Amino acid sequence: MSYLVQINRLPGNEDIELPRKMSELASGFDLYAAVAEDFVLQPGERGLVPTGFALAMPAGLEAQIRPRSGLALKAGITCLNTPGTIDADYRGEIKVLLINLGQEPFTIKRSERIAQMVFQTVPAVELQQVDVLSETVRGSGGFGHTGRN
Ligand SMILES: O=c1ccn([C@H]2C[C@H](O)[C@@H](COP(=O)(O)OP(=O)(O)OP(=O)(O)O)O2)c(=O)[nH]1
Repeated sequence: MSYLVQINRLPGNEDIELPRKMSELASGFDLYAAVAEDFVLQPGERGLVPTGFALAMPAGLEAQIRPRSGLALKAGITCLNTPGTIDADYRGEIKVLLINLGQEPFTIKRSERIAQMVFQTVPAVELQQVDVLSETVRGSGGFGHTGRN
């Protein structure tokens, strides 16, 4: 399936690349940091990083903001709320909530690729309130009730 998603570069970000797939079949569009100046995340610190663009996607789509595995492996930089949820009706700037789980300060530079954005379909769901739920073998078992291995 193919979808058309509108993208709007926000003023002052003409030098920032729009989200881009780095290979033909990549799932994610890489996102570039639109920080005004270098931004240091100390170990354990979190920060909201602007991307310089906003979206309008059709109903039934969402975008997920996910970490880049290379940054996570090399520096412990990940998204605190992964996957971040971008709602189809959100028109504000897309931002990335990063956290430094590494042991060294990490500097985010303008134009650096900091995360990726994956589009997903969202089924239309209506909740129906009932007094009794249908039975299953699992029932209410969860949270490891089948054992560890
Ligand atoms: O990583 C993220 C997560 C969210 N958003 C934007 C788009 C999303 O549509 C909106 C609201 O996100 P969410 O529903 O996760 O936040 P909330 O804490 O429930 O806030 P709200 O009350 O504004 O919905 O914030 C981002 O830009 N980046």
